Amino acid sequence: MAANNSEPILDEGGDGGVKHEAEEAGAGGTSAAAAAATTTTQAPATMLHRSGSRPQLDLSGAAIHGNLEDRNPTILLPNQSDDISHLALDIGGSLIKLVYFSRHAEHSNEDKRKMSVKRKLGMFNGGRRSYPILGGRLHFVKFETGKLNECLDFISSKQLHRGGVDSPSWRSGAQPDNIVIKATGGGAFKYADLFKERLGVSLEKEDEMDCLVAGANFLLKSIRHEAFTHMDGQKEYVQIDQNDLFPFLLVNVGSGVSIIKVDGHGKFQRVSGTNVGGGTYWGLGRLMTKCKSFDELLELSQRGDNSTIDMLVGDIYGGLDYSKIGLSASTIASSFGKTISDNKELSDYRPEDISLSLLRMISYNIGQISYLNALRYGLKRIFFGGFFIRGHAYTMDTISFAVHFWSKGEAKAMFLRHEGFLGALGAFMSYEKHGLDDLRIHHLVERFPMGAPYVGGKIHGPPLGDLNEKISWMEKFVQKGTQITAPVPIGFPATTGMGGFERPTAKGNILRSDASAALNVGVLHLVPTLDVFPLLEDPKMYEPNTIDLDLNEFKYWFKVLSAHLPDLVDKAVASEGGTDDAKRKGDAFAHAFSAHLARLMEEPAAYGKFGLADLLELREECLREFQFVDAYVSIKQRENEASLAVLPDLLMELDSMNGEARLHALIEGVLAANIFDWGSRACVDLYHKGTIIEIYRMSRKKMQRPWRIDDFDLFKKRMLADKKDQPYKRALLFVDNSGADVVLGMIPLARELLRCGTEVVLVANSLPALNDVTANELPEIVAEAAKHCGILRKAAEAGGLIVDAMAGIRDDPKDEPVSIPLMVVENGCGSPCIDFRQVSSELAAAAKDADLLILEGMGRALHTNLNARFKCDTLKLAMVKNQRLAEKLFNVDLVCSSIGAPDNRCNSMSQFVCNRPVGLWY
Ligand SMILES: CC(C)(COP(=O)(O)O)[C@@H](O)C(=O)NCCC(=O)O
Ligand SMILES: [Mn+2]
Repeated sequence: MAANNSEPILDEGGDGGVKHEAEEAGAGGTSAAAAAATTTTQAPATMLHRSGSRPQLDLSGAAIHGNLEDRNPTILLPNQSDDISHLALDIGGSLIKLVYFSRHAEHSNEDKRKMSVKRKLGMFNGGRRSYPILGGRLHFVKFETGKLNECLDFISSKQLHRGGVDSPSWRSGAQPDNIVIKATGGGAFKYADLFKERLGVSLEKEDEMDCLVAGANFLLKSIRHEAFTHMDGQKEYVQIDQNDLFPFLLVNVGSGVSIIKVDGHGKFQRVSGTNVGGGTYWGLGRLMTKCKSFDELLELSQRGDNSTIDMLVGDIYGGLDYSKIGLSASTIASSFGKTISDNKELSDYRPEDISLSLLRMISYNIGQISYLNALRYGLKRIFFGGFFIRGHAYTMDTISFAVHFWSKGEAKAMFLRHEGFLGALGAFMSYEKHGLDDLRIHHLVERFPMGAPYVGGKIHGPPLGDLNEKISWMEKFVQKGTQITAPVPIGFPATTGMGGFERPTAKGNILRSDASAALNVGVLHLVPTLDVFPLLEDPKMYEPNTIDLDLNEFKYWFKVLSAHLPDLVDKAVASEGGTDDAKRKGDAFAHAFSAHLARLMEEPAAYGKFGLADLLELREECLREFQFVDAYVSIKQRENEASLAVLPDLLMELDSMNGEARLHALIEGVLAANIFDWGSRACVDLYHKGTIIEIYRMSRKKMQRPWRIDDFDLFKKRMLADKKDQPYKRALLFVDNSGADVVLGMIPLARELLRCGTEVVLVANSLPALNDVTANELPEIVAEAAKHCGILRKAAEAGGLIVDAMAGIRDDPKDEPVSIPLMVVENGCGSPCIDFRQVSSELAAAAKDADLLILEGMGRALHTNLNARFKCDTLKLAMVKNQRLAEKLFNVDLVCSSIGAPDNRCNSMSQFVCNRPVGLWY
């Protein structure tokens, strides 16, 4: 689908392959801007400066905001205008790249709840300014340089040059007179006057090479799986060890090529270059094929066969390989060599073949020169960027082949997802004290907003404002019938002519067109409150997803999620009162989410390394984007009430058992109650066949051991071995679904642990996801449950939970309990799964003294974390309610209607990973 720039196009979303009308100045030795001197601007004397380039702290009128007793209260600076200049530009010959920052909205209620938990955990340190960086979002946007006015309109309508429409300076109506914006690229010189005239801002020029390197360093340091290899059409994302990043070679392929040896932050040297680059391909290509644009030329190459033009080894050796020196018959012996003997005119050759020959000649040459430079400095890693690459499969494959071939597999060519934004990011980094330097991988979450699949590979047009505008854009889009279409298979040339491999192949043996193979770049959310879970055994080796979401796997999930969509939309619309407006939003959500699915079906790697956890989270994020706060709210309430009503009977039954029988019944109960999962088709079908309690009872009956993975005996040993001592000091219980799952499953288990003297931390989602219970909902549920149980009541009162639930969040930090037997903390997620590389700081703090983890539910214990190893004992409990997973993990077929066990082994699992040698424990 081609981007329609006459339509308003979203202000968020991605990048990837882009349409270029003309060449763009790279840093490749061709750009005068590369030598630009940096200028500094004098700021007015009333301001305190951290950087000469932007106005800094204006302390006039400062006042403490919030609780005066806080150790680090937030200080409000009403006249502070340091929100401005969170924008940087890279203005090239064909494209303008923008990187801008927008703040997260603040939720004061939620902050209060968090403060209360932080106090309990002894980690309270005040408001947001205690973090080195502000939470917010980094947006990546492109415009054609030829449509500079659109770009200026975009900046102006969003007031980006003044910190955005939500910034204090904009709201106060103040007119800062010395706004300075960092910019790099030739256009920073060429268009400086226009920026001054239209926006009243001065462009401060930053050196292109500095920016490129700073941008690349930031990406490689802070973004997980930013780099990828591309061999034989297969992308493979690479995790670079941050401690082993330098030195590397950065090859920027613009009009010309710059080869830069990077030794550290701000430490680099341009060691070489070549004048045969993107400009050469486009220039020669234009002369020889009459193509009107770079992309048209590139597109032609997709259908080319270079063996009609290039002289191959086989042409010289009568169809044979020259195997003695490792050259296959299809290796290019001489680019364009065949044309010398053919007695033909230019017009006798197919433009497609010419384009491919040119592309191969230039890409191969760049790969080879880069490798020689890597060899010269003993470097193994070469990162390629610049406008010439733009996610084009043939280009990347050819460069990779050259590097691989000449280095005999020793050196690796790698490409960067954000490669189009290196310069703009670098310019953004050049603002001092923006805080980006302090960011670590776990602080960044990339999200793909609704526009990503539509404009993800395209250039952005004018911005969209509020949700209504987004929806009307979506409606217009759908009306036009311009649905995302599946990629059209494209024929590949008979030979690549490069030797080593005959045909570069992409997924499905097809090298995709530029647009569909291009990678989408999302919005980077900077969340300084996220932490790595401290109990991960080896964070570097940790991979949350249990099964790779490859094309086959994705096809399965595509069907499952598409089938689930109508029901989800109904629930979402009902949760917002079923109004016409809600219906409209529901419709738009369905289209947006379907578009994401279609995009990923087209190119599973389009959003980077994407696992099932990301896919399930994408659905939740998409709902939130259309303002569906909690689609399952009424179902959750109904099920909570029904379950709380039968809880006293269950507790009585449990109390009548001996310790061993009770523990068995408790674990069985958790597994049985995990059936209440509104994300599973099979379960939802079941709900029409009985009441909650009937289903719960039926489920319990089917729970007989042995379970699919059954480590119960080991867990029992741990729990019952020494009745005098507490078996565990602190247990973190990662709860899953609302209703029976938490009330009849996890709360009774928590109660048992409390009975043993174990501190219990209930860990729940920060944001709703399907029918999962959230950290905000849990105190009230626990308080209700505590009405029927002394153990729970005592613990909940001591932990302040009952106070929290009944009287709102406590503000008074003084009467803090010394030991907190029962707490609720949020996990930092809004997904049915959990990625332990990025959890809330409260959870990380609560984990410090924990020696038992209990993960419950498919999302947290099966789809993710089944193979995760932790530093302490871990119990993973889940009912397997998903056909695919049952097949993949246990090689069994689920009889979905009964969630039964066709071969008499129950489809539940209780995995106990014990991290202390048994001998030492006793
Ligand atoms: C989304 C879920 C992981 C939630 O499961 P839970 O963690 O609640 O046990 C699960 O419902 C699921 O895998 N659903 C896939 C759709 C289906 O099986 O129909
Ligand atoms: Mn769930």
